[in-house]
Amino acid sequence: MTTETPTNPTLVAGVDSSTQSCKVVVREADTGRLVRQGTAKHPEGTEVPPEAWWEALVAAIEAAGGLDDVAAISVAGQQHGLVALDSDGAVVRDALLWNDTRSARAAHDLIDEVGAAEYARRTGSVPVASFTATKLRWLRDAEPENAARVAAVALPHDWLTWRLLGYGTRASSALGPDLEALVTDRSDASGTSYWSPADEAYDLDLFERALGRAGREAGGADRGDASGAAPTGESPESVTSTADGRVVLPRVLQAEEAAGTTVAHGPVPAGLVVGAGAGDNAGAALGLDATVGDLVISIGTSGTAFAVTDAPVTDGDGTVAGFADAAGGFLPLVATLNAARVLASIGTLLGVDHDEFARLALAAQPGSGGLSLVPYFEGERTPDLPDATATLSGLTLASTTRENLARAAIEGMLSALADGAAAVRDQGVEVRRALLIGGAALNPAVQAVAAQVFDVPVVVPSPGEYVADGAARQAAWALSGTRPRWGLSTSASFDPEPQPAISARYREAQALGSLSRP
Ligand SMILES: Nc1ncnc2c1ncn2[C@@H]1O[C@H](COP(=O)(O)OP(=O)(O)O)[C@@H](O)[C@H]1O
Ligand SMILES: O=C(CO)[C@@H](O)[C@H](O)COP(=O)(O)O
Repeated sequence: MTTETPTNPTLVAGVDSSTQSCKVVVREADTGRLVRQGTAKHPEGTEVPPEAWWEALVAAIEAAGGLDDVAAISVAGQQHGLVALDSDGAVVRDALLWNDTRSARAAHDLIDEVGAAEYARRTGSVPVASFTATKLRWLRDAEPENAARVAAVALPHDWLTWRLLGYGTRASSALGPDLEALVTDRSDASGTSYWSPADEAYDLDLFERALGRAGREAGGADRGDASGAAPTGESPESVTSTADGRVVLPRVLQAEEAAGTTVAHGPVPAGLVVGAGAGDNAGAALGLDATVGDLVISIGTSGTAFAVTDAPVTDGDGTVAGFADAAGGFLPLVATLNAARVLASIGTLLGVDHDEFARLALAAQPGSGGLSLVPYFEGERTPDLPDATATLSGLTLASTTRENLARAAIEGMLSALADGAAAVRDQGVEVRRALLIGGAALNPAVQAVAAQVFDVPVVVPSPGEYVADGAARQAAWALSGTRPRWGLSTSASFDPEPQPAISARYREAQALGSLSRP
């Protein structure tokens, strides 16, 4: 018997609106077959006008051949960023991204007031400058006029989901500024520091402590106005949702719940089912079909080490963030601020492309001849050193070669992630293999060194956009009510080849760097 591909298979789209770019994949809902894809760049910087994400999404949709034949879409996106909206649905100021460290002081203030252990107990995590609550506190203290205008607070993926549905500013959208239609999902909500993964509920006391204004969940029974919330394809009268003065927080959807259906606007056709969306790391876990025993190492703008678990994880020390995942479980995660861009920066210094960078690094010996790079180019989040700078040590006439420098960059970046992986394990999380994803995972030298710093087999999934794929899986799930199981193909795997010299040198270099910090 032969199996024939249906002539008009149902298609779903997934979006990864990440720090550096927007990626769109279109896949068959039943099989997961990749049909087409597109990407567009995001602006540089840690403070970005959200409209730039919308423009990149439109460009990436067009590059992916449009959505006219697509039945459902979901957006996964960079976590934590603060998108503050006024009562007209316009952004109050440019969004502050997860890697903007200006709220480091605010994070310490909040911890002093609430207590680290109490934050971990109530939200699963101890806030650092990345988390949304600290950006709200910074806004309250540094820009009180802007803080007073805030009518709703969304995350990057929430805002894009809302715009896809047709909401937004009067000038540019179909439905007007209905803040009650804002939705998020449990994975991204868990990165705010005012939502509890264990209780599946906002902690409104912590929200109010951060912004100095009371909040409430959108569309709830106690909303401040009287209009309906779900989009129907018809344009309702605009509502501002601020009748009671409380700040609207997106309604938190479960993984398989739909946010609504679209009205026609721009490249978006009418009647497209829009899924809940997710934080990008939770999206990747879904895209990989990660299960208990998998440790995902993602090397994009951020470096992350995370696992999926059935029970919430709470690390009172704050090293591991106890996030929720996008499939009803949990996602203990460690994030670093310095990952793929460390390699890009050293590659630029050496005047080489990715391929030549890999060739240089592979020509050096483990331990980089004694050269060590502690890569805190943008400060660091784990460990919590927002003002730190990078340290290059072990320079001698013999060790100072292009090969050693390329390898030291990879060893330093991966050593920081190996520390993160160890912290996840210290929470009792079982790890049987590491799955290497993200832009820099394509690099053969990164893959080879990964086998020397992680003490479990390293598996490299086939090159792909796993965050966008997770969003596409979620869209298919929202459409059919069943979680798709599309499988995972891999392109390489490495047995562990421990090289203790790498971590020993890294420790020494970290200690040297801390001596030079005030
Ligand atoms: N072969 C490679 N070697 C090293 N870095 C790479 C390679 N290919 C892409 N990158 C880097 O990966 C990054 C983009 O990865 P990605 O996972 O898309 O990041 P993000 O999701 O944060 O936008 C860029 O910084 C780029 O320089
Ligand atoms: O802050 C975190 C995780 O807590 C980052 O992982 C961001 O979600 C950004 O992701 P990338 O753009 O690097 O994929």
